[in-house]
Amino acid sequence: MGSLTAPKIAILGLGAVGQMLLYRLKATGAEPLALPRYQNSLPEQLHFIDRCDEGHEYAPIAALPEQLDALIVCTKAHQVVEAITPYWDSLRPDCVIVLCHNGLGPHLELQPKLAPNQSLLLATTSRGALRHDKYRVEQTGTGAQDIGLWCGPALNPELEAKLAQLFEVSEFAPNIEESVWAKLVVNCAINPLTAIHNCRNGELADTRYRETLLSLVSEVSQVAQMQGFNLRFKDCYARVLTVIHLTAENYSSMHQDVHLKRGSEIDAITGYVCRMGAELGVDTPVNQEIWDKVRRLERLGF
Ligand SMILES: NC(=O)C1=CN([C@@H]2O[C@H](COP(=O)(O)OP(=O)(O)OC[C@H]3O[C@@H](n4cnc5c(N)ncnc54)[C@H](OP(=O)(O)O)[C@@H]3O)[C@@H](O)[C@H]2O)C=CC1
Ligand SMILES: CC(C)(CO)C(=O)C(=O)O
Repeated sequence: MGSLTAPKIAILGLGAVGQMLLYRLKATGAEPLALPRYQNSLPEQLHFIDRCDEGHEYAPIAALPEQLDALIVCTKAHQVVEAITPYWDSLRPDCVIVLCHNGLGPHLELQPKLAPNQSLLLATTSRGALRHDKYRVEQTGTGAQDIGLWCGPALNPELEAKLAQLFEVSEFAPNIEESVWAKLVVNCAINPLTAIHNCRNGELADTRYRETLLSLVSEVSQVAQMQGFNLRFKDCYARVLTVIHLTAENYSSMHQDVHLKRGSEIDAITGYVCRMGAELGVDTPVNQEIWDKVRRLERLGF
């Protein structure tokens, strides 16, 4: 990347989060570059509604994969590999890949495919984004965001600064995998229970869910600690209760996915923790039971 040219960053996966980030790219003065799902499938106009209820119309620009310095993938976890595959051979071998989804797993699938000097970053967002229409997205909530290097060489300072600006963080997270696990604990506790009990997040504050929540959080924090992440049970449980309280009126993304009969991210959330637990010798019986229940729900519906 020449130091006189601004980094070229594109979004793949133009859903709720992808469109929110694409608008943010534009707001930071960068080109709103996107990779289309199918050839010539980018819309002429996108509509973004910000936190002040103000609407913004803008035109996305089709990116040329071979010119990109960074590609941010904003699909659901189980869609990442399929989405990036058609572009993989056209990307430059030093094009930075940023995965921005709930759950974990695709990073391990992509790692062996990376070129020797290619960096893989993870990012999280807790900002709510709602898709009113295919190309009309509203930012519905504020929340923490994080981005950091997971593997590969450090980024050049200009690109790192631009990505930090895009995710509105002062600097890259020093241990992004730990930050992702902190979010994973919350998703393991809230998402499947709201899908199984067909309820809003806030209902989980009822005492009848306490024991299950405690068990879920305890198992996930043990798997996290076994990997050396500093995620104490007490802090994790407190974070889960805070999110239940702050997002009381929300239907979780998993509730919506199961309800609308779309594939949910259960395999990348609860499933990932159970698989890691099995590898590390940590029992996760309650998460395993919950994983089975959600998979059954996906097949049979409510
Ligand atoms: N929405 C939110 O408030 C939040 C979401 N998240 C997480 O962010 C991630 C993205 O969520 P969200 O934006 O809501 O999900 P969406 O389903 O709205 O967006 C996913 C996008 O990926 C596209 N896509 C799927 N497969 C492919 C493919 N093969 N090639 C190209 N594009 C593809 C979909 O296309 P199409 O439009 O054609 O279906 C869709 O536009 C998830 O992990 C979610 O859990 C995290 C925090 C908040
Ligand atoms: C934080 C929470 C649980 C908010 O609903 C979420 O991330 C989701 O629904 O996926």
